Amino acid sequence: MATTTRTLVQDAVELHGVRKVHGSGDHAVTALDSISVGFPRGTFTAIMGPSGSGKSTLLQCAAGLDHPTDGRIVLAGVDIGRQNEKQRTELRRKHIGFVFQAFNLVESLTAAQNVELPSRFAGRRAGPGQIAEALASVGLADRANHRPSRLSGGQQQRVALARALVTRPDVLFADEPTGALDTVTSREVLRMMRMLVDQEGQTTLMVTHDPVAASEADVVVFIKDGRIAGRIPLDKDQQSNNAAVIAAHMARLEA
Ligand SMILES: Nc1ncnc2c1ncn2[C@@H]1O[C@H](COP(=O)(O)OP(=O)(O)OP(=O)(O)O)[C@@H](O)[C@H]1O
Repeated sequence: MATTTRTLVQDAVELHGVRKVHGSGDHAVTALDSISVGFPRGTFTAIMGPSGSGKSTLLQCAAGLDHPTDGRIVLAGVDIGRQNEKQRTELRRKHIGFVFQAFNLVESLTAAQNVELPSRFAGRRAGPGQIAEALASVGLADRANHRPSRLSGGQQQRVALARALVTRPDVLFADEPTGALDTVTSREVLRMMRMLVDQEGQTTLMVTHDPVAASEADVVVFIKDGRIAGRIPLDKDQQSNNAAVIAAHMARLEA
């Protein structure tokens, strides 16, 4: 009999009994301890948990950037454990976008050239129309020819978002995307991510320490000691209260 549940089968990303052990012997650390969770298409999920709880490891494994020790990961309907390295690279290029805390933009290139870069590596160079569309989708249509040094931190992270989205990935993974930004520019980036979910149906998984950032999501999944430690669906009408509810849950996990 199949062990997968019906709810997991149609999700954009599914983790089935995923375990990840970093290192070996006396230095072995279990970062993920038999996690099963699904992330539905077109939804925005925030992943939170105490420091060292396994959030980044979960994101890296779900995106196919790291290999689980045990368990199965299904990304865009493909069981990535059954793929060879070449197929996996191709799957990542086609189906995922990643943004990090550091914007990782190339200083000597314009915003448009930075957005074009990943598609060049993928051998499917994005055309001017696609690049303009990606920049427009993050509200930067008029900044295409600016170099990163002439953009604010929030604008630079939005260029990084456009770069992650130019290949129209099934899933956008974001690891602390607002970690290097002040409150105002964080909000600017988060609103943009929210809009991409609402208007484009962009499935998004975001790791964050910030309850206010997490309150933009549809649901918050909590992790502690490599295990799922709660799930809070968020009511958009209660936005101002959501951050407080999330912070209270985090405080209980950290106690
Ligand atoms: N490459 C690695 N080698 C050994 N241990 C690792 C490695 N990467 C992560 N770990 C360990 O795995 C556990 C989970 O780490 P992870 O970075 O996933 O947690 P996190 O919740 O993202 O932490 P933080 O919030 O502090 O960034 C931690 O105990 C960490 O020290």
